[in-house]
Amino acid sequence: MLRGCAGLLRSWALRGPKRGRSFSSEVLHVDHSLPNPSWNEDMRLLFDQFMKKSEDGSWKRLPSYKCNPPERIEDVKIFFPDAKLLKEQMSQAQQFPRSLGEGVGFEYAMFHNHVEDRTVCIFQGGPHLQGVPGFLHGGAIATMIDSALGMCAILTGGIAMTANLNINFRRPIPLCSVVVINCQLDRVEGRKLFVSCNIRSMDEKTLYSEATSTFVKLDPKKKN
Ligand SMILES: CCCCCCCCCCCCCCCC(=O)SCCNC(=O)CCNC(=O)[C@H](O)C(C)(C)COP(=O)(O)OP(=O)(O)OC[C@H]1O[C@@H](n2cnc3c(N)ncnc32)[C@H](O)[C@@H]1OP(=O)(O)O
Repeated sequence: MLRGCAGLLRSWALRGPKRGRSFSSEVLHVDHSLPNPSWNEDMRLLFDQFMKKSEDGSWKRLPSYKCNPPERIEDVKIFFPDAKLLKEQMSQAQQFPRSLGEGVGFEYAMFHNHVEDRTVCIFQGGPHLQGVPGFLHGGAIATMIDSALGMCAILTGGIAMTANLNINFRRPIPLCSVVVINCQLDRVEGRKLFVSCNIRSMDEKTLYSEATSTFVKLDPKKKN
């Protein structure tokens, strides 16, 4: 069952949702993990490097959308039958890291290596993510870490949620700079997926943050 879910999620994550029928769903299904004018030179350079690595199929770029397609919402209902997934609310719901305007918030693209169970996220944190003046807010960093580790866990194990997340913030990340989040699946124990990551500068010389996390695969029998 969970393997099946992992397969479905993987195909959705790698190919994207079925094309929307209306104009508004077309807009919501714009793939935001492609370069846009707000991306700086470093971000484009890294993106091109990973696209090159993807040519032999070892790495795959993960498309990224503001909204989950209806089939994902149906998947979630299996685990949360009582959740208020009302049509009205869901039409306004957006993935948190994609909810800010172009260039001011989270600009990122993720690539996944299925053989090595690794996910890399290239991330440019915009001016609306400021914490201490000139630097990224710790909560914004945690958001990107959770998102990148989440993709790493979910693409390997199927639908799972963050149960635990430990972050060491080693150096402040300058606002509007580009960093690389390197995630890997460390081990699987039953329903638990242990993942970890580090955030480094483009030249890999600066270690900004390290994190470990446990994701727990949802159990459809539990009906949360
Ligand atoms: C829904 C997905 C849609 C997919 C669509 C795709 C969209 C693409 C998304 C991209 C990526 C997004 C990534 C963001 C991901 C979030 O942000 S998730 C939001 C934050 N997390 C939450 O809200 C989770 C809240 N917690 C819970 O719901 C429940 O505690 C959990 C995590 C589901 C676990 O509950 P449970 O299934 O009842 O687990 P339980 O039977 O108690 O324990 C199972 C095992 O896990 C261990 N465990 C449980 N809790 C913990 C803990 N806190 N620490 C360590 N171990 C623990 C237990 O000890 C146990 O171990 P064993 O005894 O088997 O050795």
